[in-house]
Amino acid sequence: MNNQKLLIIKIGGNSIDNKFELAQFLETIATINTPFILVHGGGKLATDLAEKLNIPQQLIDGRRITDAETIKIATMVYAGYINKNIVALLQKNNKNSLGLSGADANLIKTTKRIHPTIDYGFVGDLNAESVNTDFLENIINFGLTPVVNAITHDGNGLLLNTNADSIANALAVSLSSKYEVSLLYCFEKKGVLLDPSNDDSVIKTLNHQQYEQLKNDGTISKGMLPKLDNCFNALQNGVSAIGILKATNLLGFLNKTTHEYTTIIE
Ligand SMILES: Nc1ncnc2c1ncn2[C@@H]1O[C@H](COP(=O)(O)OP(=O)(O)O)[C@@H](O)[C@H]1O
Ligand SMILES: CC(=O)N[C@@H](CCC(=O)OP(=O)(O)O)C(=O)O
Repeated sequence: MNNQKLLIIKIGGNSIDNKFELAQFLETIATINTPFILVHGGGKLATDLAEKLNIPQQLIDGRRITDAETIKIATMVYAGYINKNIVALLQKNNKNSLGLSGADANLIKTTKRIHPTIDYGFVGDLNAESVNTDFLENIINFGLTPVVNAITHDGNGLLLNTNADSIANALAVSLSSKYEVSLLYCFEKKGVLLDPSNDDSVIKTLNHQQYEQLKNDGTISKGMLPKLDNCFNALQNGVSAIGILKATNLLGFLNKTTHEYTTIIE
């Protein structure tokens, strides 16, 4: 590992769906001097669009069952509209950026998920060799900011939908061999909450034992489960620092003027 810093910043689907929050967030990150990679999903828009098209959606523990129609919608939404909209807004803020799916430049190769009881459909699982880190390093050295979406490929022509939190984790872990990486999960709440209905009940530091306890008693559920599984995995695999925070608090977090966020510890 060299000691050049790199931020992997993941923006959540509910924040993306809020036009003003997204614009403010992108204006903020455009001012960051440390190199960063932005990762996004867009699950909310994909669900809304699929339901308008009468394609019912099912998520199990925050992971989408992706049938043949849904992978088309996911690709159009994540690799199409959302990715290009984010890149255009970053350009507006003078941050030259490059939108990428996992198929572009063979950036992220995954394996179609095989599960003993659930057919997840066109969902891709990451592994240690998934990420083309040399390409990302070259782009960063070229002065471009990569904007990576949730669509990956299997190397045999199949597009696969991959949880964007897991992509952020895989990028963070694999790039830890080249950089000192911080992984930041930005979403619409102030952090991991002790009472999910109270946005001010932020848990300041969360360790694995507390996580297991809060998962078992139902305090932590839904999309927060893959997010935290990825956080603990990242921590055990070379990522230097991990934060979960409100997208609109990112500047305060980086300037250390906000203390309302969750730090993941062992
Ligand atoms: N204890 C908790 N603290 C915060 N959020 C929680 C908690 N338990 C469940 N959640 C849910 O997890 C969601 C975040 O997961 P997800 O929607 O996948 O995030 P993202 O917007 O980053 O994709 C929150 O919007 C919230 O509904
Ligand atoms: C397999 C799987 O669950 N893929 C996710 C990818 C998008 C995503 O992760 O979006 P958010 O960050 O907005 O949750 C999905 O389709 O919802």
